[in-house]
Amino acid sequence: MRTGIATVCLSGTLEEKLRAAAKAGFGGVEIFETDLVTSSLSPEDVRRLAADLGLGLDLYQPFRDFDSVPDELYRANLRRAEAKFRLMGRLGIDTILVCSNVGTASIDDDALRTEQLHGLAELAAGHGVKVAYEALAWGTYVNDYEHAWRLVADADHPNLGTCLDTFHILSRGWDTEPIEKIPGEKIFFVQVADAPKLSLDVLSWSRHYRVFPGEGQFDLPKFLGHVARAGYDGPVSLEVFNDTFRQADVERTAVDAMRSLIWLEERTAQLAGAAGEERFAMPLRTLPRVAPPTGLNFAEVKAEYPAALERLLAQLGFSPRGEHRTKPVALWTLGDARIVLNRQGAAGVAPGISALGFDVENSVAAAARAVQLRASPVPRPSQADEEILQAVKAPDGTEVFLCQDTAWVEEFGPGEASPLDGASATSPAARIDHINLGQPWQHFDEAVLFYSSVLALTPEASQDVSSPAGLVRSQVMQTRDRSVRLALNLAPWVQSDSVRGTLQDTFLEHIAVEVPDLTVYAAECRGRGLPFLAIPENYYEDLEARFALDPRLLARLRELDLLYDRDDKGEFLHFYTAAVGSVFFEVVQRIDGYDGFGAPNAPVRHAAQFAAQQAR
Ligand SMILES: O=C(O)c1ccc(O)c(O)c1
Ligand SMILES: [Mg+2]
Repeated sequence: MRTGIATVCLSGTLEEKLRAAAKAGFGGVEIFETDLVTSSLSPEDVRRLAADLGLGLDLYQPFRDFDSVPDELYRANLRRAEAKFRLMGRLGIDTILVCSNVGTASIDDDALRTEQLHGLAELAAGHGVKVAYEALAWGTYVNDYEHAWRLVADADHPNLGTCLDTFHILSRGWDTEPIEKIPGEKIFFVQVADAPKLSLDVLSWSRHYRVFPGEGQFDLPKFLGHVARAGYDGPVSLEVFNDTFRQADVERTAVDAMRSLIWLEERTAQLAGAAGEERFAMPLRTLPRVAPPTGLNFAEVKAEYPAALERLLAQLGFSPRGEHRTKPVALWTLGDARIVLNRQGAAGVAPGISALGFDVENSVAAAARAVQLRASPVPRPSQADEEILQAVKAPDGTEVFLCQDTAWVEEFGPGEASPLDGASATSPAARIDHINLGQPWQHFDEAVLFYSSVLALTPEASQDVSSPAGLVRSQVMQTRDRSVRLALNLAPWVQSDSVRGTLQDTFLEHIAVEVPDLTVYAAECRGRGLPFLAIPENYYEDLEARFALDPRLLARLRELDLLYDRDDKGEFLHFYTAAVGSVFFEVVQRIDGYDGFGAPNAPVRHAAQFAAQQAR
């Protein structure tokens, strides 16, 4: 599949955009008029630069408000078009994109449109240019791709074809099946964008909220399957208008963009392959296929001074399992919950989650897939007799380990005999229930695509949670069987990967452990002096009002600072610890298959943590 990206997707100057697109491996670019007009590079410079970078210049765009106009305006439009055709000759670009007219002064007459498009194509032919006509979702009279195609078919000129853009098609809910009836050679260009489903006018939705494929809610693999079956074999080009991408680091955005197309290509191939179809004119590459992970193997916290964390872990009933044989790293366990405390390269580092291990069927295949999806491998020097662990970096810098087993545990020890070993009936069944990570705002969508494409986690609908410091977007990513649950939080005050905080000084992340009997366990923890996050009394009054709870249970919740929730399946009990550095722990009990994360309690948690931070 030939890949492309519109310059409008990226931040920076035209030169920076071209360099970033080439570096990320794109086959070609669409040049947006504004990027050229505002550039100090001459058209010849742009052409030379693209050739040096091995980048095709696939499309010049947009040409607006051409069709359906009175005669005088039509003549002026042709004059302007001719100037652009000459410019395209200098750039070496052979296709121009013409959008359906969005002006109010246009005329609703298909015969006139056909005639004018034919005239434009005839003029273009003299310059060796092809015209791709695209229905904008908010076009005054032409806003449906089938309508645009009918006009192109009626105009019947070899230099006139259509451009299909997923946003305009899927935002309006048009049926994509009829794409297959358009002859492949009359589809001159294909633009792809994903988007979250929003109740917003289509223009604003399109100009601000498009995201790369796999980061929104459109069914793009189905769309591309239709395009492949139609016989199209040209560029599949990203056209994503997005406020964040326009100001984020250009090279990272280009890599994120490339990952989205690799993912889309694979998904389309899988979907088409599953239907047992023949090969298409457009070749579709696949990747090593991996099953979703089957568990959270470990969580790692990095800290220069781990004493406060060790105290917290001991109060939670974790046992120290000793130091690593060769590295300044320690292991603590509670049942199957494994926490690694890493002091390596931790000078000046306050405690924070630094790595996660996921249980996978085949770590070599999973790592190969990740690298093909442009994830950076984590170099880990290891000794000859140590387990070789495969790891890649997530967008926020968290190291993601792909683990096939827990043989690495043997590299730690000997474990100190913990006074708590065997002291609790609840500990043997403990496991990591979920991990909650804060994400810098510039990389949130990228993180969603990373975890879904690399790790096969499924994104759920995102929710906004109120906090005294701002609104926190919460996005759950999980496996269907819930053996892996990850929650990503976007907090506006997480400034960047390393510089954090304004209103609230640290964005907190957490590791949640599941135990079988939370009230017994919490009382044990209290006995060991565990600092619980204090929950305000108002919360318990509200609980009483919402759920007719047994008064004894309610008293117990109050006494132990426990929180409660219920869904249509079961009940949820949980509590939070005080934070150490940027990390804290949550302990949960899921009763009768409760499936959520206690979302109604999240604002209470944020407010209590905010109060605790202010009090320090
Ligand atoms: O928002 C626009 O104007 C616009 C322009 C060109 C396109 O290809 C498009 O999809 C949207
Ligand atoms: Mg478009």
